[in-house]
Amino acid sequence: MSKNVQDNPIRQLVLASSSPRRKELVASLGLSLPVSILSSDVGESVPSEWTPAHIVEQLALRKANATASILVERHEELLSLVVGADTIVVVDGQVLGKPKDHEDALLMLRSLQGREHEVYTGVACVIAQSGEATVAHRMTKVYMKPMSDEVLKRYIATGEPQDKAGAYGIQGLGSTMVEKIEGCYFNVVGLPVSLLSDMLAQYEIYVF
Ligand SMILES: Cc1cn([C@H]2C[C@H](O)[C@@H](COP(=O)(O)OP(=O)(O)OP(=O)(O)O)O2)c(=O)[nH]c1=O
Repeated sequence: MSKNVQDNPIRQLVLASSSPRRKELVASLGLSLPVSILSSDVGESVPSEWTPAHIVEQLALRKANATASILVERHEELLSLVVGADTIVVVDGQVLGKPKDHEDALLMLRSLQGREHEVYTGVACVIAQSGEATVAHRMTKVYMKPMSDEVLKRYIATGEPQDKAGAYGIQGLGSTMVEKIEGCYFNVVGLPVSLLSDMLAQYEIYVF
């Protein structure tokens, strides 16, 4: 994360995300500048040799850049800072995104139960006007209880896994499957607020 001081103060934060969790977490910071949401569809395919840290940073950047481009097209880029994020689950070096269907969710949860895995979230801040960007990530270790297929299928039937990386939500019923974590809890939920607040401070946006 590099220091990035610009002449014009940021007057608007634009969250490049359709994730309700990210929206709630940004709202919970109670920032004094206006926050709006503008997500855009970006391709999430990446070269197989990329590390998990690089994947989440680059996808976060892709999301933020795509939204910044929309702002520029609309001539709304002035004094706007765009924030994008991306979360993946990694187990034995295998990257898990969101499950395609129930079967995929079961395969993911089977691979996670009874052991630890890593959750990576990348965060990108892009000044819409200039395209200048700052990216960073956090990693959290999550230890899951051993669980039978029967239990995992009941969890999948709740519908909670479908829009979440690794097919679980630590903030929901998935909390009952987690033994312990090491690192930032909000990183697992999809937005490491302590990292984000440090990044925002570089643009002279302070949480308090
Ligand atoms: C592991 C885990 C992931 N997740 C979520 C966070 C992310 O929303 C999602 C990972 O998918 P992402 O592709 O990171 O994000 P998204 O598609 O939901 O939203 P957007 O790209 O528009 O910002 O998984 C949880 O909510 N709880 C968890 O415990």
